[in-house]
Amino acid sequence: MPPSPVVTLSKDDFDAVIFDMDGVVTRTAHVHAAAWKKMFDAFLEGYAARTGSSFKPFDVAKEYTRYVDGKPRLDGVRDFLASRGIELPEGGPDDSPEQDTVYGLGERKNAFFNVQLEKKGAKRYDSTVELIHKLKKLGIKSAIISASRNARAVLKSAGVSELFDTRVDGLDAQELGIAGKPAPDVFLAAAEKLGVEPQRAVVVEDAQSGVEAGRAGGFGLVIGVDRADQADELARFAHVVVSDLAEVAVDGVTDETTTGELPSALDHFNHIEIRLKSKRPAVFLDYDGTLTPIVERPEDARITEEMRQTVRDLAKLCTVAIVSGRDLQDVRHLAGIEDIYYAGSHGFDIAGPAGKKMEYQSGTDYLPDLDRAEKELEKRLECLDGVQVERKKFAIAVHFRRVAEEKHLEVEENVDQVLAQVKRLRKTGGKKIFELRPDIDWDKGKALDYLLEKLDLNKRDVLPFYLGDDLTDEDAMRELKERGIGITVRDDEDRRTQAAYALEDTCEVRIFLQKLADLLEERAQESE
Ligand SMILES: O=P(O)(O)OC[C@H]1O[C@H](O[C@H]2O[C@H](CO)[C@@H](O)[C@H](O)[C@H]2O)[C@H](O)[C@@H](O)[C@@H]1O
Repeated sequence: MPPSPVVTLSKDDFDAVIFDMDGVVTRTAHVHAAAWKKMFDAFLEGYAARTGSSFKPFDVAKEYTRYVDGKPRLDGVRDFLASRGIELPEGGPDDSPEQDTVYGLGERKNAFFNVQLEKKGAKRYDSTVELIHKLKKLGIKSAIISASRNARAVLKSAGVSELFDTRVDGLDAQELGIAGKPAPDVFLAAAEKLGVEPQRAVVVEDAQSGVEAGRAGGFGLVIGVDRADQADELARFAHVVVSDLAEVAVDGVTDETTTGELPSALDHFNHIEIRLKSKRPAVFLDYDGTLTPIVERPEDARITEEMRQTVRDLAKLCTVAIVSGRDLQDVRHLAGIEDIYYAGSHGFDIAGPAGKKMEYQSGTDYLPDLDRAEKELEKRLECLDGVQVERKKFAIAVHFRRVAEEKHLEVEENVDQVLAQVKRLRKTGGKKIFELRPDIDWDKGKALDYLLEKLDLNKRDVLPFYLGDDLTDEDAMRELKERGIGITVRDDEDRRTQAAYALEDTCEVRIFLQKLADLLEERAQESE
């Protein structure tokens, strides 16, 4: 469930939102903090030895947020040194990182930061990216600002360079000769570049100096994002403080997008690669419409040898499971891939490699209801041309793909009547299909969650993927919204989805899986 909104942005009130970068859009605050600490500690230790004073290390929790965070690099050096009563020569832009001058210490911090950025890569806050997409839908512009002169490299590393209408970073500020935060100049420069009045713009900031700058600039709304347990300090200047931008709603835009609007998982594979940088994937695959094209008759949905081999290759490199609406035995037989996990009957029936049964949400109590419904459906629907009743262990599918269009309603009425007779089942839909399954709160999403737990994959260093094409796959996409990547396989119908990316067809699914396998293979070779 998304958190309840703390604030709602509306087109009536605002024309633009200006986002600070570090800590709001990108997760680099900790990389900066670590680089500052490494630099200051080395300097302070040497300074203590030279002056005979005692060495007191840089306190990230207190001193980073108070003196350094959000400010231009040199101001950070100056303000911190002043807080300790240390005076250093100013130096100049040509100073080397080894020199104990304000410029030299700034260069040293920068060198540490770049090493870390190269090593770890910047990450982005998905909730912020989602908010920007929602603002775009409403025609509200966005800008990114940063005091950092490395901002362009950070944005690129996090895969968000193209997201904003404009940018004012440390290099721009230098060129424009404008002051850093807490002066409002960078925000005002961004508003001017966007062509909006400050009163009609929102500032989003996680640094104390940043909310102060937003307020000083006369911006219509200043949102403080509390990432460092400093809500009270931020609230001194911010109109509102949130803990994450998932708490900011956009008037008239829901959380869901449609399948047609989604970016391609292949075109954006570099973004996915970035998210996988320090994680390993676990891949969950739907069968019909994802691994095989949709065909007239369910029994003809055969996986190609090429697809089978790709899934096998991937399964050698990471955990792979097929999560299907089909009967467990049926989907295992059709897929014909050993050594992977299978969840059949929409997750009611789960088995590990070599058919090893796993615990699952039991539908066994409902078997008599399903038997009864099956008989009733067969009896009622036998005269309707083209209907196919497919019994799975824990569900019954009524296919009407081959039924004349004008008879579809009659099929549904019969299914509804059977449902009325056998009360402990519920009806769900899919592609030219009605299904009856046990009326239990269990679906592909719950099965996915269960598998993640059971296989010890519910961890920070695991990035789960779910690929599916149908409505029933949306339960799994929803489950991964905050902790993984949902990829929908498009068809002719544009419908709402919880997925983050799309693929056009099963051919693209195979290419995507192959790319993933290649990436993992490369990584494995690199680490040898
Ligand atoms: O979760 P899935 O693996 O995608 O299974 C969903 C249903 O797939 C099958 O039906 C669908 O595919 C058939 C073959 O392409 C097609 O003829 C039918 O119209 C589709 O609905 C399967 O037969 C069902 O049991 C699954 O529930």
